[in-house]
Amino acid sequence: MTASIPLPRIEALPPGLVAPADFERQALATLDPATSAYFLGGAADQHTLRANSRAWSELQLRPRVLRSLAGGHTRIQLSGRTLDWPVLLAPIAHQRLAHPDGEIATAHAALACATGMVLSTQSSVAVEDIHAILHSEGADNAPPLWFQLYWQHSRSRTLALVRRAEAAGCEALVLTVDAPVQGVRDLERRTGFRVPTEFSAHQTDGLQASPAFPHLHALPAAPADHPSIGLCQGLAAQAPDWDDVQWLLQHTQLPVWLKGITHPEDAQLARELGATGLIVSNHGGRTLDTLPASATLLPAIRSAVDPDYPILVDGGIRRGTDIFKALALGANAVLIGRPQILGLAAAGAVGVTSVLRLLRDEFEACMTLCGCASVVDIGPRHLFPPAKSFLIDNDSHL
Ligand SMILES: Cc1cc2nc3c(=O)[nH]c(=O)nc-3n(C[C@H](O)[C@H](O)[C@H](O)COP(=O)(O)O)c2cc1C
Ligand SMILES: CC(C)CC(=O)C(=O)O
Repeated sequence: MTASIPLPRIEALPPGLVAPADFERQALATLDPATSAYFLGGAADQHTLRANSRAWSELQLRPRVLRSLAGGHTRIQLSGRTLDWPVLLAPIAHQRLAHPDGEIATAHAALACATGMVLSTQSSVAVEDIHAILHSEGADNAPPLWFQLYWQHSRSRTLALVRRAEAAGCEALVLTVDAPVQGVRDLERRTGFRVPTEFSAHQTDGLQASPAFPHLHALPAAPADHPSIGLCQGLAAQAPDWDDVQWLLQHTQLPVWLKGITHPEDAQLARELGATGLIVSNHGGRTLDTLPASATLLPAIRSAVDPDYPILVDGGIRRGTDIFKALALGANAVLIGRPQILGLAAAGAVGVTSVLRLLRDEFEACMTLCGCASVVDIGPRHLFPPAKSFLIDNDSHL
């Protein structure tokens, strides 16, 4: 690690934090209301935000007993890489707002828990520093670092960002496709949330990009005789389209994932264009309210593409059992969003590490109790009723 990257503070974990809900109570007590609104809130009436976690909890498990569990492990293969367990940290912007150590703390937790990290374009720590932290125990132990890419309104600006991520050693790009503008964030508006100027994103500083993805309420007021002029003739025209995805695929050697796929036909387009894989996501209920929960969307998307096409999912995953259910519904791995912020706000690097350990312990307990020695054993048959829409032949005997 370079001398200039400070080590994260080692804080005592407040007592009694044994489940994500405990961390949420602690985070709410730690963060001011406007910052809580930003990190924990969703779009508009927050129907999708609530639906996400509810949908996982309402799926029921169907264990098998007396299976041999010898030699069990949680490793998976993803995009040519072995991951220690099927979880990555989702990109979350501006983490220094939640804790002074921000993404430095999160990266140390990722390293401690052998968990892949997807760094946001809008991170408050530079991508080069995060790479150095993840590699501070040698390349063999480094969890993968992926770079979440927000389109920078033009191909040249976007390419500059891609080259920076490549040079920093990122192993994949995650192009977020579901947020050409931010959602309607009523809670942020009520509490007066604004990203302080000192938290401007490190990755885009040198690019002089136009402000990325302004809040809807920051747009100029529309003239009464032309209500669409602010959004549809301005920002929307700069949003990426499928041609831009194709262009991106032609201009980088890195694997490219598309994040924010909710429609099976978009999943097929991603596959046909050659995207490495996709992330079923409604952006944690932060962009368009009243989208279905990720757990509801996942089966149809799994059915729409080849069984071996990599699919990740995020949104509302709060328990080890939720991770298991996502894999049973056909995901290869999951991303964890807000829980990392709950840990960060509660106790910095120690807090994020605790949240990840907790989720991993719960996931391993769930695998064991369902009779699965390894992740490939997890299937739709482990849900009650079994997820029939994409049952494959070798599941049918169970
Ligand atoms: C505060 C916050 C900031 C986020 N920032 C980004 C971002 O910069 N890029 C992105 O693609 N997604 C971003 N997301 C969405 C997450 O990557 C992820 O899709 C979502 O949080 C998953 O839902 P969960 O929080 O319920 O786990 C953000 C989410 C939150 C809560
Ligand atoms: C900077 C923002 C666009 C980050 C984001 O994706 C979010 O707040 O949901």
